[in-house]
Amino acid sequence: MLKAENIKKTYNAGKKIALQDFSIEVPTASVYGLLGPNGAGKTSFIRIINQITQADEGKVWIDGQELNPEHIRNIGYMPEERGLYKNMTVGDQLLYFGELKGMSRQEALSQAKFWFEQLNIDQWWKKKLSELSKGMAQKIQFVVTVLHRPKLLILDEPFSGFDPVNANLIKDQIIRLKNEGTTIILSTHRMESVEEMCDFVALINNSKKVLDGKVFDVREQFKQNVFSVVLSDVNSENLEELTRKYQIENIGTANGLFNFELKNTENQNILLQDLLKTGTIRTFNEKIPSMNEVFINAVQS
Ligand SMILES: Nc1ncnc2c1ncn2[C@@H]1O[C@H](COP(=O)(O)OP(=O)(O)OP(=O)(O)O)[C@@H](O)[C@H]1O
Repeated sequence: MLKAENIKKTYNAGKKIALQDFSIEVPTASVYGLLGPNGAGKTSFIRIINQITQADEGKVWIDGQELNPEHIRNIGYMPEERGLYKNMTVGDQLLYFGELKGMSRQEALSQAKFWFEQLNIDQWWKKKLSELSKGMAQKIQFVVTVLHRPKLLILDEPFSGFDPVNANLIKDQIIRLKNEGTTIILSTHRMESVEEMCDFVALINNSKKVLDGKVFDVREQFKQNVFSVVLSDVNSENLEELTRKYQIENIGTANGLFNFELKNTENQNILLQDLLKTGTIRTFNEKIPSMNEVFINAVQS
């Protein structure tokens, strides 16, 4: 749905490079995580898509068409710095932003009504923004972003400020929108949200893409041949031998079970034979690194 090719973005007359040689492809109806440490270049890219700023080099296409002002109507952008009017009522605000995105008043009203029901906020229509808490205002910002039914939704830290119940409510709505065909770019530092929601990710570090792909494939790439094992009926002599042969860590015992992590240096069948000699295998799993571990690894290497 969105394709970016060889994007370069600099500031300060070319002295500060924010993005270089940055290319990604975001499939239709997917959640695409844009990850990277502070200052990596994520917001610069998002601002290019939103046409708030321009790339120095490279191109962006949406549905095969080079990015142009017409696309703005089909994009919903929720920036990290939320931008609502404090003294306007929630209702007026929604109608105003809806009309800005080209909706008729009637359309904006009916969409707003739909979202107010979805998010259980029916009673807020006449409240001023200044009367709402941070999380409540955040819900309104979300409705403003999705009101015009954008085909491309760009969410920058959408869960900050939400309690866990409301975070889940918004998460469910994002997934529902994806299932209905919306393409979503999610920029976040919360790796557990990435694991739960993203189909694909790209990780930017120091202005360059350092990895991208399906979340599971990316996690697989970083696995280190570490297995998590639980044994019972352990033979202590053979356990000593196992300890000599393999690097074993995080050992624990409980209820007659012996659990540990083991770095495999053999092929898997030999490892299994060695474990069978040591005890009864209760569980045996290869450890797939979390996105948090992938992030730290990729950024520090
Ligand atoms: N308007 C600007 N003028 C000069 N430098 C800028 C400007 N905007 C961003 N930068 C610089 O470009 C780099 C990338 O910034 P960007 O905001 O894209 O990072 P980010 O990945 O979104 O970071 P964060 O996770 O902290 O939001 C940073 O070094 C930043 O200081």
